[in-house]
Amino acid sequence: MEKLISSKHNIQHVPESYILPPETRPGKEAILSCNCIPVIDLHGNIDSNRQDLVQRIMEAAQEFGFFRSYLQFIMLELMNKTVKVAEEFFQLPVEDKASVYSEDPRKGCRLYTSIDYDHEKVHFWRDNLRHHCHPLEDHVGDWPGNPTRYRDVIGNYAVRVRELSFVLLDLIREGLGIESGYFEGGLAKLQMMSLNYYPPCPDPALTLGLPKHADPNLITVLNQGSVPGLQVLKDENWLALQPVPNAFVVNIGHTLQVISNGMLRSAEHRVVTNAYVARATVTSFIQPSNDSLIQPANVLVDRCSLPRYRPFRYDEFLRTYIKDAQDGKAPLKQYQISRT
Ligand SMILES: O=C(O)CCC(=O)C(=O)O
Ligand SMILES: [Fe+2]
Repeated sequence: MEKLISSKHNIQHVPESYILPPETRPGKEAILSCNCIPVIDLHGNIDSNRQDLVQRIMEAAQEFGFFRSYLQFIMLELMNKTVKVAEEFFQLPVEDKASVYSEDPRKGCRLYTSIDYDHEKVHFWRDNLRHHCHPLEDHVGDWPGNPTRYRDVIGNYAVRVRELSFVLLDLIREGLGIESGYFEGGLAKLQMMSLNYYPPCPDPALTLGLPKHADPNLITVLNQGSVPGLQVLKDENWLALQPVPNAFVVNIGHTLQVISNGMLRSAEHRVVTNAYVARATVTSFIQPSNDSLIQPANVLVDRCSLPRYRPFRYDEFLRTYIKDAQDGKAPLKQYQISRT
C-alpha cells in the first residue's frame, strides 16, 4: 500500500525511481493542442445518417486511430459522476482501500500503482483500479464497497459505455465490410473498467503518468474528465487531446488493427502529469476472451489483399505485449507477415 502514489503526501521532489531517462521524458517543450481529432456525434437517430457516420469514423480510425464521440446529453451527468466517484475512491484513507489492493496481476479486481512496480526500471506517476464488469452481476460483488455509491454509479456507467462501444463497433464493422455478428462471440466478450489517478507531480517534465503505448484490446472508450493530460502521437509529433465535456475519447486497439488487416490504426498515446491538480480518468476496454483467435477478417483478406498478420490467441498476445512494452519493442511486429 505504501507504494501507491496517492499514499505519498507533500512530495516536494520527484523521487529518483520516477525520473525517466532523457529520451523518454516529456520535457518542458510546449505541446500543440489537437483540434483536428474528428468528433462523431451520435445524438438522435443513428440510422438516418448512418452512411455519413460510417465514413467519418473510418476516416478517423485510419488517419488517427482516435476520435471523440458524443452521446445523448443524459450521459454528461453520468460521465461527471463517474469521474467524481473515481476521485473519491482514490482519495479515501489508505485503510479503506486496503481490501482491493493487490500485487497479483491475475486478480479480477485490483488496486495497484504504476504498471509493473516490482519489475519496471522506472515507475509511472499513476495509481490504477481495474476490474471486469460484464456481465455485471458476475463481478459487481468484487468491486469496492466504498464510496458507498461506487457499485451503483460505475455499474450504470459500465452498461451505458458498453452500449456505446457496440454501436461504434457495428459502424466500424460495416465500414470494413465485415459480416454482421462478427463481434458477437468471443472477440468482444469482456469489458474491463480501468480507473486512473494521477496526483499532482512536483516536476511534470521528468515523469509520465503512462508511457507511450497503444492499447492491446479491441476498442477503448475513455472518459478523461476535465483535466488535460492525454497526448496522441501523430506523424512523430505529440498532440494534446483537450477534454471536451460530454465527449468520450475513443481509440482503436491492436486487436482491431489486426482484424482490419492493418486498415485501421491503433495509435500510440501517453499521459503527462501536471503540478497543480489531480487527474482522474475512467477507461472502458472491450476485449476478447483469452482463448479467442485473433486474425485478419476473412472478407478483407479474400477481397483485396494477403493477410498482414498471422493468427494468434489473445492470451498469447497479452504475454508478449507486456514483455515487448518493457523491452521497448512494437507489440505487433512479431505477428506481422513480412513479404520480401
Ligand atoms: O488516462 C488517460 O488519459 C489515458 C489512459 C490510457 O491510455 C489507458 O488506460 O490505456
Ligand atoms: Fe491507453
